Amino acid sequence: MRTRTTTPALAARGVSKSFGRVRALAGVDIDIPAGQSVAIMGPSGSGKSTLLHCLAGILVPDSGEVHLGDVAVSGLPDARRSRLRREQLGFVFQDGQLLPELSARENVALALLLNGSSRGAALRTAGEWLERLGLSGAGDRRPGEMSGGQAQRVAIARAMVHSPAVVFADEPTGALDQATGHEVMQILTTTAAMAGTTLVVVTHDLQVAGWCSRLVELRDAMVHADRPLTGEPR
Ligand SMILES: Nc1ncnc2c1ncn2[C@@H]1O[C@H](COP(=O)(O)OP(=O)(O)OP(=O)(O)O)[C@@H](O)[C@H]1O
Repeated sequence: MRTRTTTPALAARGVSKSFGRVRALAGVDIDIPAGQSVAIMGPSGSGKSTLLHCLAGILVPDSGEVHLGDVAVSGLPDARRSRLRREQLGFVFQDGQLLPELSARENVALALLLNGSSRGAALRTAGEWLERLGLSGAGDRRPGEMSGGQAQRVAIARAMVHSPAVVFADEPTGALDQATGHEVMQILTTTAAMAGTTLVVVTHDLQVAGWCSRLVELRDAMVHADRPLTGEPR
């Protein structure tokens, strides 16, 4: 695994985004140093998902800029943003979003295949990641044959396997019981920390946020509070 020394990994500068007459983000500024884990919280509708999508280059802000390292992501054409997402970003969603017809190993390998790896090398590296995340015996199983916690560990392996600069996790524990959710957050935060990967987690749960080292609270489309956390769950 590689360690990064350059900063900042990710920055939003004056990011605003509206959907029709709804102002989802109204001038958000965030600077995230490389390797930091940040939880984004806030009431429903406060703009968390919109911010995550703008930071990840899925949505383009109406005004303001998003920078990934020294690249102004928000100014790139669609195809360049897609490529940047594929090569430099990883995603973990609430329900895993693994492909049901592929094995765990194939699901993880896909991220490497899409970036040009050979099938053999991709499957080998995928197997190593599954082993690292305690799933060495589950590589041939399909997502439907695994528990929710196991499937999220596969999703974490898939998000990390191509050594992305940033991993975005949108309610990664939302479909899990509390104990499994904690286990998944522990794995996600320690794996990201070991790889030097920046982590952005959207959550409704303060205990989940407690695994991160910083908490950004949104309210009414703006940053309401921004404070360090200990990086240990409460
Ligand atoms: N594609 C869209 N079309 C129209 N309105 C949207 C769209 N996406 C988000 N919104 C609106 O923008 C505001 C912010 O939504 P967003 O999903 O970012 O909030 P959130 O904090 O993630 O909410 P939740 O916690 O409920 O997921 C809300 O009023 C929402 O209804």
